[in-house]
Amino acid sequence: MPAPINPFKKALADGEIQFGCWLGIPTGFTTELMGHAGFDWLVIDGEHGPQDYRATLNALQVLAGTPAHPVVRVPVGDTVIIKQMLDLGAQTLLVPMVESAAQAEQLVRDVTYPPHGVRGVGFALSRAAGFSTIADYGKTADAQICLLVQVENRAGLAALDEILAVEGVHGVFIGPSDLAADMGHMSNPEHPDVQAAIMDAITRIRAAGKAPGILSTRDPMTNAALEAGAQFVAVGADVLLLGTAARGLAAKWQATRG
Ligand SMILES: O=C(O)C(=O)C[C@H](O)[C@@H](O)CO
Repeated sequence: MPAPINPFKKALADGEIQFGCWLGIPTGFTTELMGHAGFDWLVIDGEHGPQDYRATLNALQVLAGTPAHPVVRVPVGDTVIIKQMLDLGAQTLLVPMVESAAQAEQLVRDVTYPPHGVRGVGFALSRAAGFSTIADYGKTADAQICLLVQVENRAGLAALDEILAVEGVHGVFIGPSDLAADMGHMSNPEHPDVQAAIMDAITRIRAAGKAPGILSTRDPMTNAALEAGAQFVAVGADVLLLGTAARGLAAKWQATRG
């Protein structure tokens, strides 16, 4: 019995567009709700969200019963953290702050079993291998791992062509917030210079045969990214959805008090 097929990786390889959403709320209840909302993929955000090891396990467990594909964003591209997340059952990883081909090459090794990589072999105990029910996991897991790296500063953009040349990187996500900040436009990812850099990067990523990704909560930027060739497109975040709706509702009725 082989490792489960990664439908998200296949969809990207087939050139399909996948719409996603960020998950910052570390509860299985809200994660399951989002899993049935209609998104193709959901980011379990362990970088800026309080999605720690156990919250990520819970998220993977509840999302297994939904149509949404879990994408685990690790806090940093660390060999040990990546090993742990893969053993939990993550098949798609999003790694922030990638700035060089050397970094990307190490990440490929981190998600690959020996002899071609350094992923620790412990699947006998792991959820990823169905607690030893997937007999051929060790021999078949690598092919189902989808490695997505984030390029989100000027150094990363300068190294983009070299990063794109790294075999085993399946997609490149452009981080608008961090890139805007690094370009001197904090909190203004829609600055024309930032937009130009983002759209150029998306075009180059697609031309290189990799999947471009973005997060955008504003339609003009989302549509521009799709036009440029973006494939995995996050269009919101649970925290923003809940917070915006809650604040709006409270303000509406508070206003009636005069
Ligand atoms: O730089 C970015 O933008 C991202 O990487 C996405 C953010 O981290 C996400 O948390 C929304 O702010």
